Amino acid sequence: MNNPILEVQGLSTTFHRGGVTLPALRDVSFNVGKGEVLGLVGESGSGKSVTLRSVLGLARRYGEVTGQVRWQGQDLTGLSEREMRHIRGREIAMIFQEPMTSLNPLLTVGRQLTETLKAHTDLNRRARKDRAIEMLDLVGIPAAASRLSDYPHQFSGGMRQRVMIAIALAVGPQLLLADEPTTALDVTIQAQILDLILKLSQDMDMGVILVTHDLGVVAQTCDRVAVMYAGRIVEQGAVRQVLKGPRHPYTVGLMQSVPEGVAPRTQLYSVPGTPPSLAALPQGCAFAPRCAFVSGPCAAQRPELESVGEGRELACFHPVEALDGVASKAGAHPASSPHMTEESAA
Ligand SMILES: Nc1ncnc2c1ncn2[C@@H]1O[C@H](COP(=O)(O)OP(=O)(O)OP(=O)(O)O)[C@@H](O)[C@H]1O
Repeated sequence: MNNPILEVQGLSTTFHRGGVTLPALRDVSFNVGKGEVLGLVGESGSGKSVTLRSVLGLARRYGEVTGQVRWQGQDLTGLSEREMRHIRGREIAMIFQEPMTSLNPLLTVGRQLTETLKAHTDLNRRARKDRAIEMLDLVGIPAAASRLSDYPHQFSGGMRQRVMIAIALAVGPQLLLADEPTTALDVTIQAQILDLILKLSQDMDMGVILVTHDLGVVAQTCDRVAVMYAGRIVEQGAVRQVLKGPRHPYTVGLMQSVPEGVAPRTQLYSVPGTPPSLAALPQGCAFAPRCAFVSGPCAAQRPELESVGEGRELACFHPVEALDGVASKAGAHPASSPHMTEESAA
């Protein structure tokens, strides 16, 4: 990647709750380039949201954050809250699964847009109003000018999501952190919102980190993907390569859990077991207790994330070789058989 705008190096975030230490992020490193869309995938609790919140300097309010977050060459971890506020919103924006997390139910959307513009730009009142209409128009709100005086509850779920995107992008951030922005929406609206994010990313040359559970979304939307497990990145690389030939047994498992294309009466693979508790992580590879390839070193030693060429990185002592991606679903992988569950089509 040429000149990454965001460089995250050795990011670790630990929470302390009731005398228990919870290492939610452990040594996470990745980059995002200008105009690039990075997908962050992994099971629930793997640390995707904490990664975004740590990058934005929000996690340090209630956790201990170490490592480097370099934004356009500047290390953000040393900045004061005031300095971070300047970057948040103006240079790096974040959107959430539930728009009401960031929309104020008591203010009209026009007011929320113009207030954001007032806080982060030098535009005068007239120009702020024009820009507000332009943004609502850009995200596909019909009759944008007439909707400025509406409150969030007067919009449908999908339209509220668009309003939130309009506000997040109004000041032209260079990076958008999107935390499952479409999970709560129905499939058609989901596709429209993702298309919109992708188009805006291209038009504005804006980097995006997209958190999602959905590998289909990654395939359609992202340039690169980072797969997270128990607070670490276990595999990352170009989407085409990772999804065509996943090499970490966990990535293979995630891909084989995708039901799409599985014919009736075939066996549907699911990743066996459950993720470990953060309070009691195994000493070696956190995936070892669920992994069909596990051997001596896996339990004793943590595999580090290392380059395996072509911009790919992997943290595994037993990388899967030459799996032909989704086509190999159910059965092609020798290690998958013991963990298959019978999906009987009656
Ligand atoms: N403020 C907090 N205090 C204690 N633990 C926390 C806190 N925030 C997150 N965690 C824990 O950190 C881990 C990672 O959480 P995170 O929300 O990043 O997961 P996720 O991958 O985004 O999951 P999901 O897909 O369900 O949103 C979880 O075990 C979560 O319980």
